[in-house]
Amino acid sequence: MSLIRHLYTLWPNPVLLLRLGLLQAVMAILQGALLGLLVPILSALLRADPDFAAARPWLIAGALGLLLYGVLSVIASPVGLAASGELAAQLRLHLMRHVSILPLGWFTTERKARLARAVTEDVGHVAHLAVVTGGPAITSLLVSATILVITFFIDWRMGLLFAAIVPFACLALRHSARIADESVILLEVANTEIAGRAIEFGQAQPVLRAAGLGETGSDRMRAALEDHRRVYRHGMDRSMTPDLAYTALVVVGIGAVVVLGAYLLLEGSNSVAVTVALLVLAVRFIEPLGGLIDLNGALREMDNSIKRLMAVLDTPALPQNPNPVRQLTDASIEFSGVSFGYGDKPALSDVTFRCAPGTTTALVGPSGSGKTTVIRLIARFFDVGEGRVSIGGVDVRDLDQEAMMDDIAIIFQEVYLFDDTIENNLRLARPDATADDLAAAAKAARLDELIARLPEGWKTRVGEGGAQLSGGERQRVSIARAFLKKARIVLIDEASSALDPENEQAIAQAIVALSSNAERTVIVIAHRPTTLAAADQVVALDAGRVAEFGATEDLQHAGGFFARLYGQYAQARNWRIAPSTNPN
Ligand SMILES: Nc1ncnc2c1ncn2[C@@H]1O[C@H](COP(=O)(O)OP(=O)(O)OP(=O)(O)O)[C@@H](O)[C@H]1O
Repeated sequence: MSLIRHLYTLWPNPVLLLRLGLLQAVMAILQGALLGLLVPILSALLRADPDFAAARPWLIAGALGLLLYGVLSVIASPVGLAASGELAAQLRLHLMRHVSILPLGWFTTERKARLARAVTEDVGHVAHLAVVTGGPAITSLLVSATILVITFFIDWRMGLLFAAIVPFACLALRHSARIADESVILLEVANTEIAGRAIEFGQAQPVLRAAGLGETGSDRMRAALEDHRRVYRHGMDRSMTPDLAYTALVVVGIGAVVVLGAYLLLEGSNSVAVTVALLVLAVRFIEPLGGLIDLNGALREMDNSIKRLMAVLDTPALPQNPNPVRQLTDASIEFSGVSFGYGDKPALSDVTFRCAPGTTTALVGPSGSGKTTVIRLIARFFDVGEGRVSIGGVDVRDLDQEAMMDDIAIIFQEVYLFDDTIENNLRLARPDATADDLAAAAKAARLDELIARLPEGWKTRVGEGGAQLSGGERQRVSIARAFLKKARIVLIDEASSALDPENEQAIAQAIVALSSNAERTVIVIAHRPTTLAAADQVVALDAGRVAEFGATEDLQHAGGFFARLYGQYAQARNWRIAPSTNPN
């Protein structure tokens, strides 16, 4: 039941499913009723002087019923297929809409993998199984229910016996469901393990090959494969074993029907015709149970897929102010007593600083000090635990999300590009940009030099995720997007790793160019002295707290936390540059 309820809540427009369910229900009731016709037909025909006239109306009704059943069966198949496709499309749209309002902080690598699985495998499973498994499951239940009611009308004693079989049938079903559950769970665990090992196997290829294990793989991979094989065999063995509970039910159930039927016949309550009809009904009453047991595994799988989909759909979006502020008055950014943690783990404690509109602020601090978290809180990837983050004097929780993101550009260290042309990747920032706008943005981000070198220029495709470009080149595309978007606030996570000299210089200049615009407020997680030098002020973080905050020059000369850190950055940079300038 909960499965059916979940199915209906899952689809934003369940009419299709309802129509399909109704069609299946009508067919099942028709099937039961057609079997019920056996009683008057056999009663009229199975006698010493068969009465064809009495049988005729029932035979005609039976023929019409069969014709209707045939027509409904022909309709049901394409309706089912169309419904499956439509349901999958609806559900995917529903999922994507929901995901698009989830906080950006939700998108961890693990959750992205879960989302990919939900959108592809789980949606396909549920839509397909809702039709392929749901239909027969409804039919099986309703055929038995219809036969039970009809039997009561034919002979109440036999009706009672059929009813007495029901609880045992439920027990047999529960038993087989448990077995199916166990196999599905075991296989699921083995599948997850093998998927994880396969990814690891791919990532570890250089190491494995260096160790001469490229083909055979690691011990862990081999163990996972062996485990998967064993679990799979075990599951198959279990499902192949004749289900004793069902067999016992068939033997005892049909046996009891035969005994009672014979007794009622000999006692003179029922004719031979009625007894034969009751036996046929008994077989059709118990048979669907076997079908349901066969469907159990598929129903369990569907249930698991539904649970995974519900887990995504139940993830709450960040609360929205019903009357949000839609226009930023200015591009100032302010943290007032902000504390935030990932779960129980504090990441920022009582952080307070202000960036005036048009200024550039460098965020510095050791790894794990909370720099990225500051950027995430400004773009409302998460909501703060305490205090407030405001843009233009308005708490980000009261700002219209779309309007806010229109004014913010974020340049991450790892830039994702779509498998499209450079031009279209840039246009994402401003779809109506003219060729001149594009050229200006590319020039400012020093992307023009790269485009000039590419064989198809602006029309060059960048490959999946931008794989045809280097990390530094992708970051230049991202910077060009920020220029094109004319965002008043730019948040940058400068690459911390070494880049080749060309990209290094181009990106440094582009960041300085972004900062030099008096209209733009820039916050940059700075790793390079040039970027630090371009900043008006510095927020130095240490273990989630503001260790120092002030004008860059002042802090540089103050000889405190930032001055020491600055020295380390400069040293690290020299150390990185040294090998490339070393003639040896
Ligand atoms: N998604 C997350 N889930 C749980 N903890 C996180 C998450 N992101 C960051 N943290 C933790 O929060 C703290 C601050 O991390 P943050 O990434 O903001 O630091 P950072 O200064 O940017 O570090 P780095 O320079 O290494 O990128 C760290 O202890 C980190 O382990």
